Amino acid sequence: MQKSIILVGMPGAGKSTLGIQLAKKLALNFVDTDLLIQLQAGCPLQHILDEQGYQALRDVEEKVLLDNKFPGFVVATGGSAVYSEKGMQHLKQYGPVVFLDVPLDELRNRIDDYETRGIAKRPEQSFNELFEERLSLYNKYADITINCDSRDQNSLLAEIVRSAQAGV
Ligand SMILES: Nc1ncnc2c1ncn2[C@@H]1O[C@H](COP(=O)(O)OP(=O)(O)O)[C@@H](O)[C@H]1O
Ligand SMILES: O=C(O)C1=C[C@@H](OP(=O)(O)O)[C@@H](O)[C@H](O)C1
Ligand SMILES: [Mg+2]
Repeated sequence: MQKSIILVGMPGAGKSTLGIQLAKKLALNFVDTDLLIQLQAGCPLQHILDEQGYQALRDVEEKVLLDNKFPGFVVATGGSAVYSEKGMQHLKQYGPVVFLDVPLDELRNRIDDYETRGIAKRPEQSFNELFEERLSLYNKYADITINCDSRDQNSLLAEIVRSAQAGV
């Protein structure tokens, strides 16, 4: 089976942006699981949140992760994929999980659509609290952690390729 690379991290970490570049570099297929969720639900992510709440979004995300096969892909997951133990174990069989570790301040700079971006969080939960809660989950599933602090995209891509190929 052709190996894959699974990207995890906070919203704004660069999973979607770097994922497609990585796929081009490694001649792999690319999938953004957010798009699979939207196709499955027939509406944008924020719509699911507004109509049914954050748990419904996490549920459809788990279903999409489990219903699909990902051989030979760079997979850009959504930031909430790590809430599904089963989903993450399913993804892990295809290749290393790479955590894009971006500092909180940098994430804040990148995200200006916090309220409409479709983040699967409890309504009262602040972005800081979400960051704290998520960090342990990303670390739990990560085979490789990329420190993305003040790094340009080319050097990040090179490090991901190097680490994934070394099987670290
Ligand atoms: N390495 C990076 N350096 C600076 N900005 C970045 C980097 N990676 C992504 N971005 C920017 O951050 C925003 C969120 O990126 P995105 O790929 O959608 O993140 P994710 O899929 O992890 O939520 C985009 O505007 C993107 O251009
Ligand atoms: O972190 C989150 O709770 C989410 C992030 C979104 O993806 P990005 O991480 O690509 O922004 C999206 O998948 C999902 O609806 C929820
Ligand atoms: Mg994304």
